[in-house]
Amino acid sequence: MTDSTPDSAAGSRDPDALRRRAGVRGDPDRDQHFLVDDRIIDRIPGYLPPGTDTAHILEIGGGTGGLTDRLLRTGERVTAIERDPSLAAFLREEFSDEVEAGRLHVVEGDAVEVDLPEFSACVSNLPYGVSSPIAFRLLPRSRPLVLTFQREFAERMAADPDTDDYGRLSVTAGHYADVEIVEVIPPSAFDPQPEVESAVVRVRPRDPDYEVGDEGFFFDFVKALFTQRRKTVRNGIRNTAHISGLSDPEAVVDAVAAEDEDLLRARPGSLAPSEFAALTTIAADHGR
Ligand SMILES: C[S@@+](CC[C@H](N)C(=O)[O-])C[C@H]1O[C@@H](n2cnc3c(N)ncnc32)[C@H](O)[C@@H]1O
Repeated sequence: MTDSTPDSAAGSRDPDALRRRAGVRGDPDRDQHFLVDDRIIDRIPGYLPPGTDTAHILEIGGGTGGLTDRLLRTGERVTAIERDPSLAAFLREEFSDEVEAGRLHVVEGDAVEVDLPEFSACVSNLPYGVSSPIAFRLLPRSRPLVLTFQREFAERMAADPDTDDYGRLSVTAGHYADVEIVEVIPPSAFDPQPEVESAVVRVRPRDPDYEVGDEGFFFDFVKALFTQRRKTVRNGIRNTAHISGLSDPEAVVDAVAAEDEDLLRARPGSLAPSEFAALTTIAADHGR
């Protein structure tokens, strides 16, 4: 196999050849860890939920294009956002046929800041330093997502109540979607290798099975209570008004006591999202 004929029998581009052609080593300080295990790259688009609309797939952090190549085989159109100008230029050149055909659009910019296009699904091996802000830009769009994160972040995102990993991230991500880990990736699948394991997460959007009037307040209230995760909800409400924005936390404690004393004795780590929602409704009615 030479650099000018880098394709596998199946026709997909070889990630090592892509990296050689791009002429980059990957800089961990710029969140550059390129996936070099073809079997994993081949599998990733297949984690999209069955029936996903693949008319326009968004990829954040195109890098040297290994995943971009597979996404172009999966979807009709791909937009790849890449912050590194030399990689954005490489992607445009490497995939010039697809760019010319209007199937690939490369956006050079910071995915935390650039306007995101309308997309039907997103598949990305995310830059880990900005996983959280990017995930919370994508989640409200209500589209299927297949995202690779640091494993620890993925576990916190997908965690259930009463587990060590359950927290603010689990409740806020779970507000938008069902989140599950579909594959753990070892550091050896990347070059340069990250220090920790990674995990691929499948996100299926759906409406929550509870109602919260004011989403912003719901998120602030959940954040506030998890800053006191070892305290009871009663003490959490009292101690975190500066975070939740409650003007009368004592009135909220009284109102919750009148409805469900058990909720006040619980710790945040054992409350289901629907219980946070119930607390939020009472708090909004009595303490703001
Ligand atoms: C973990 S690498 C993944 C590269 C490629 N998709 C792969 O799977 O091999 C993340 C990529 O995101 C780019 N990147 C880092 N920060 C970014 C940001 N804020 N916005 C857009 N791209 C970013 C890096 O230059 C790098 O190419």
